Amino acid sequence: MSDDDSEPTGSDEVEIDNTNGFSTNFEGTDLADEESNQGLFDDLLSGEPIFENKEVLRPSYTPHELPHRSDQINKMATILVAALRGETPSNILIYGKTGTGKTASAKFVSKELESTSQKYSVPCDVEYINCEVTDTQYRVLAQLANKFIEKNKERIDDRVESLKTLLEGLEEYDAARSIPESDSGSGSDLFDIADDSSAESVDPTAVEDNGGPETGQSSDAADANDTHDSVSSGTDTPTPSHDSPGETEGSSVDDTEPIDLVDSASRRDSSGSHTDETAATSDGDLPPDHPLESTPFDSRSAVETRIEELEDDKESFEEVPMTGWPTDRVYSVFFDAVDYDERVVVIMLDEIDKLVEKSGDDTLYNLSRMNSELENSRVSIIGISNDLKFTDFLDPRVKSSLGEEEIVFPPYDANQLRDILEHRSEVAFKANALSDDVIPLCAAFAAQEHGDARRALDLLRTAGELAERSQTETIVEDHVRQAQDKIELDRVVEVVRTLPTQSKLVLFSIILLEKNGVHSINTGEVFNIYKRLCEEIDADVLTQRRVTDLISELDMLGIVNAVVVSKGRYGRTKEISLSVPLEETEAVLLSDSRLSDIDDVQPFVQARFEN
Ligand SMILES: Nc1ncnc2c1ncn2[C@@H]1O[C@H](COP(=O)(O)OP(=O)(O)OP(=O)(O)O)[C@@H](O)[C@H]1O
Repeated sequence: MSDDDSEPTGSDEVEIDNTNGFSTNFEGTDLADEESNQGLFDDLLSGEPIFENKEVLRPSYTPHELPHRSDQINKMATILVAALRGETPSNILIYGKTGTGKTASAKFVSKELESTSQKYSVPCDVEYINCEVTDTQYRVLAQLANKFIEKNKERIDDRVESLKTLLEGLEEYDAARSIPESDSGSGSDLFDIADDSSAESVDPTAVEDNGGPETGQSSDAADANDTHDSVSSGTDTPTPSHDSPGETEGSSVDDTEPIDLVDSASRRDSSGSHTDETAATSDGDLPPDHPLESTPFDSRSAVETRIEELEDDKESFEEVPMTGWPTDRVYSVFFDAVDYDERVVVIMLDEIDKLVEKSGDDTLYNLSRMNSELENSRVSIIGISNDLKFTDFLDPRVKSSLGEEEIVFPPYDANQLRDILEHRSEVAFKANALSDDVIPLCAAFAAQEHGDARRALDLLRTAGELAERSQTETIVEDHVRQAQDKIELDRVVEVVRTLPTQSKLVLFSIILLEKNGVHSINTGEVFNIYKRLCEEIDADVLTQRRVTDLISELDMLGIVNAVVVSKGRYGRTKEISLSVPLEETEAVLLSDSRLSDIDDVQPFVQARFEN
C-alpha cells in the first residue's frame, strides 16, 4: 500500500498519547478519526472500479429483457392469459437444461400476469416455490398455505379500509342532507334518504367501469342490483363466481373500493350471511348518487357487519407450523386459504423433479385434483424441471394432468449467449471496461459447457472481479481464462467437499497413488490403498466391486477419468487418472475431520510399493 509510510507515524503518535488515557482519541474528533484510519481500504477504493452495477450479473437478478426466449415466453403467456379471462389455464411443464432461462422466463411471465391482473382488477395470484429447498409435501403445502393466508389477510385489510371509506362517505352524505345520525343498526333511515331526490354530495358518475377485459359485465348498477336480487330472494345457491372472476371487475363502485366489495359480498351471499338479513329490509331503490348505490350493501349496519365478519375471518386464520401437523390438516388449511377468495391461482414449482425424487408424486396428485373441489378459486400448476425423464416416475393421472402443455427451453448457442452478455454488460460495466474479445470468449466457453447462460454470466462477473483485484482498468482475454479455471476449481471443491466419506476415501487413494508417481492406476491398486485407509480411520471396508462403482461415479462427476483398456491376452482393465488439480483436491479431502485423522500418509503408500 502506498500510504503505509506516512500512516504508521500518525497511528504511532496516537498510541503514544494513549498512555494518558484512551479518551484522548475519542475527544479529538476528526483528527483522531483520520489518524486511527490506516488506509487499509483507501487504495482499493481509489482504483477506478470496473463495474457500474455488479448486481445485474448475479443469479438473483431478474432481467427485464430475455433475448432469445420470446417464443417460450409468448407460449406461456398464450396459455396463462386464460387466468385473466377468469378461466383456468392449462397446467404447464417447462423443460430444459440448467441455465437455459426457464426460471427467469417463468418469473418474468408471472410478474406480467400479476401486474395485468391488477390493472384489470381480475384476481390472480402467482406463487413460486423452489422444490430443491422445499422438498416434501408437508413443506410445500405449509408454505403455500401460509402465503395464501398472508394474502388473504392483506386483502381483508384492503377491504376493511374500503368499507371504512364507504362509511365515511355515508356520514358526509348524511351530513350534507342534515339528517340526524340515527341508530347505525337501522337500515330504515336509508329508505328515508332514498326519498330525497335532491342529493348532491356524491358524484353519480363515480360509478364507472374501470375498463376490464370483459366489457359485457360492466353495467355497475345492474350488477349491484343483481346482487341485491339474489340476496333478497334469499337463495342459498352459490354465485357462479369462479367461472368468471373477470365479470366482477366491471362492477366496481368507485376508484377506491372496486370489485372486492362485490366479490366478497357475492361470496358471502352464497353462505347466506349478513347480506341476506339486511337485504330483507332494503328492497327499495337508493337514489343514484347514494354512496351505497351500486354496492351490495343497503345500510350502514350492513357495512359494519361486513367489517366485523372480515375481521373475524382474519382472526380465524391459523398459520401452519413448519412441522408437527398431520399432512391432511395442512392440506385442508391450504385448501381453505386458496378457496377463501374468488381468484385464479398459479402455483409455480421450480425444480419439480427434486420434489418427486424426494417425496413421490402425492403433492402433485393433490394439487392437480383440487379444481374439482374448489368452489371459489381455480388452481393451475407450472412445473419447471431440467430432468426430462422425471415424468416417468409419475402416476399416469398426474402425468397427463401436469403435462397438459409442455414448453422446451433449448440450450443457447454461442451467438445467443453473446447477445445475452452484451445486454447485461451495458448495465454492469463502466464504458470501455471490456476489451473486444471478452464477451465472445465467455460465450464460447459457456456454449461448450451446454449453452448455460448462468455459466456465461458467472464467467463475465468473475473475469471482472479478477481484473478489479489486479487493479487494471480493462478486462482482457486472460482474465476470462483465469475466471474459467477459478470457476472450474470452485466447482471441483464443492463436489469433492460434499462427497460421501467412502467416495472420499476412494478418491484419496487415487491421489496418493498419483502423488507417488503411479500412472494408469488400476482398480486393484486403488482397492489395496483404500482398504488400508479404512483401517486407519476405522471405517467399514466395502467390497472391490462396490469400490469399482464408486470409481465410476467419480468418473461421471468429472473428478477422475477411468477408461477401459484392453491388455491383449491379459484381458481388459480400467486405467484411472485424476482429472482435477491434485493439491487443491487433497486439501479439500484433508479438511474433512475424519480424513484428517490419517497420519503419516507418505511412508504408508511407499510401503505398499515396496511389497
Ligand atoms: N435469455 C436470457 N436473457 C438474459 N438473461 C438470461 C437469459 N436466460 C437466462 N438468463 C440468466 O441466466 C441465469 C440462469 O437462468 P435461469 O435461472 O432462468 O435458468 P434455469 O433454466 O432456470 O436453470 P436451472 O434449471 O439451473 O434453474 C439467470 O441469471 C438468468 O437471469
